[in-house]
Formats: sequence, structure tokens, C-alpha cells
Amino acid sequence: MSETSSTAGAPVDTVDYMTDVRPIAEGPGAPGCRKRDPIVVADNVSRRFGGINAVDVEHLEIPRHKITALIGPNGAGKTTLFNLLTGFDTPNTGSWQFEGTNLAGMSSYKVARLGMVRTFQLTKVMGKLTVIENMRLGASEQPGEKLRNALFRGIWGKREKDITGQAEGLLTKFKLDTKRDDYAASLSGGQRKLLEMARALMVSPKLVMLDEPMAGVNPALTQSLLDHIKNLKAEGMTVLFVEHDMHMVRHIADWVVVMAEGKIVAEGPPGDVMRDQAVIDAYLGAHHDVDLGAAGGLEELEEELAADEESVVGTEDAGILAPGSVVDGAETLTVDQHEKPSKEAE
Ligand SMILES: Nc1ncnc2c1ncn2[C@@H]1O[C@H](COP(=O)(O)OP(=O)(O)OP(=O)(O)O)[C@@H](O)[C@H]1O
Repeated sequence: MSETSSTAGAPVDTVDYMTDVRPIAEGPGAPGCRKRDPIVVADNVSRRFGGINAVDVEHLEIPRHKITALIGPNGAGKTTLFNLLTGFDTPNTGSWQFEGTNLAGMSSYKVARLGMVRTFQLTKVMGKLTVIENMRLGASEQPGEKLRNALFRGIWGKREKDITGQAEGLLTKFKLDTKRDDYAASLSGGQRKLLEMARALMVSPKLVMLDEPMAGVNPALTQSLLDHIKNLKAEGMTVLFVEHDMHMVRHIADWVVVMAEGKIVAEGPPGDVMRDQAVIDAYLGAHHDVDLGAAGGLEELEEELAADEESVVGTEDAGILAPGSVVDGAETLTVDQHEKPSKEAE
């Protein structure tokens, strides 16, 4: 999909979102920097849990039609920020707009209907429902939702048919059509991630927020997931994703926002951010000598961390990605997988 403006009916400016090289930020990348075309603008958003400042974001803008990665060490506040922006949690302070509409205090359901949807770190597909039933749940207006619709069965039937058709189309696109009538509980971790992403698309969103889309995905599905995420952008959507896998970040992100201890500590294009000292400090602690942006930097870091008894390298211990598995030619590596404190279910 592309953006077209016209004069006297003739298209004069066409932007292909995949090849658009216009600057994302108005100036140099820095925490809270202004974007040329933001879809989300947040101010002074904070959330405390007891004595912990889980989120303390002064200013954040998410660029429209781009893929933005939100990275940071465990406990940095990434998921909490997702929860706040999408109405799944309430901040102590703050305001934020999605396409100019103020969302503070709005329920998650209404936020989704406006076109801002999210997936979860631990998928929320309903195991005891079939794949197609899960998809139908994603539709913004369920037939039978309103008594009035139930009374007018003609309208009800048409809408139901449309929803099922849309769901089937998405299942085919995500190669889940053969699982249409299987219980979601029978799907693999990766297939559930795909189902959750497909279900999120039922409301034809403008902004798709993915919380650790690669976690729990086996290497066979990794490339397919990456392609689906890139396709969202090609189709005109904006993507914001939380991810620990640095190769994935470097491979598909146009812009990277780094959080540490609730704050935004760096922002910029992936290559720049990975060379940023604040990012290296936040991620690596003692491993200051490694340049994440340099060729071989990740491999060097992997070796250093492997030699460090306190570090757990990669997701292989969690059975997520095999060591040395390949994502589009690059070996996978997760730099931040220190033990997480246990956290209540979202
Ligand atoms: N419901 C909650 N109750 C109490 N503390 C919480 C709750 N949710 C999050 N926290 C705390 O808030 C901080 C931020 O957590 P959050 O899950 O947002 O971090 P994160 O960056 O998403 O981490 P991860 O990468 O491990 O998912 C952590 O210290 C966490 O323990």
C-alpha cells in the first residue's frame, strides 16, 4: 500500500512504505525526539508498583508506517508501557494520543476499535475454542452483540458471513487454514503467535503492537513471522514490537527505542542505537568493551557472555531458538536473558 496525494485528480506524490527513506525524526535520534509523522504521542506517562517506577516516560513518539522496536533489559518497563498505552493498565500520571485522539482512561476494547491492537508475551488464544472461533472473537463487532442485530437476522447473517470470510482469508494468509477447525490448544507455540497476530488484524488496525513475537517460536516459523511483520508495514500499518532478539531488531526495525528502569534512554536507527553507550551500559553491564553495532560485535559478546557464569546467553535454554539458528543469513542471539523475576500473569 502507498500514500498518494493528488492535484486535479492526478497523483503527484506516491510513497511506498517499504522504500520510503525520508527521515523518521525531525532531528538527530535522542530520547523523546520529535518524529516527522507520529501516530502515537505520549507525555509524562508513569506507573509505579510499590516502590518501583516501572514506567517513567517523559515524551515518546511512535513514527507512522514504520517498524519500531522497543528494547531494554528485563524489567525495563516495556510490557507495562504496552499495557498502559493499550488500556490494559492505568498509569499514575500521563496522557497520550493515537492519531490525535486522547486515549487516557479509554478501555482496551475501545482502543482496539480505534485501530490500535496488541498481542501478548504469553499468547491469549482460547485453547478450548477452535482456530476459526478465536478469529471471530477478534472482530470488532460480533453479530448478536446487540439485541437489535439479533432481531434483524438478515443483517446478522450478512455480518456473520463477512466476519467468517475475513477470518478465513487471514487464516489462509498466515497458513493456518488447514487448522481452521482444530482447537487452539493443539497448536504449537509459534502457531499460536501467528493466530494471535492474525486475530489482531480482524479489526483492520492502523497500529499493531507485538509483545515478544519471537518468544516461543521454533526456528522453522521464525522467517515466516518476520515476513508477516514486514508485510504489515507493506500494507500500510505501523508496527511497534518488544523483542530481545537483536538480530531480529537489526533485521526488520526502522527505528529502535531503548528503555531502562522505566525511562527511554536511547532512540534511533538500529545501527546507531547499538553503538550507543547508554544502550551498551543498560544491556551489558560489565561488558563495555563490545560494540554491538560492529561486525562481529554480537559474536564477541556471545563469547564473553558464554564465559560469564552469571549470564545466560540466548534463548536456547528456554527452548526458543537453537544456538546458531539462522534468521535470514544472520545467526540468532539474544543478549539480555538474565533470569526474570516471576511476574503475575498479564
Ligand atoms: N503487576 C505488577 N505488579 C508489580 N510489579 C510489576 C507488575 N508488572 C510489572 N511489574 C514490575 O515493573 C517492572 C517493569 O516490568 P515489565 O514487565 O514492564 O518489564 P519488561 O521490560 O517488559 O520486562 P521483560 O523484558 O522481562 O518482559 C519490573 O520491575 C516488574 O517486576
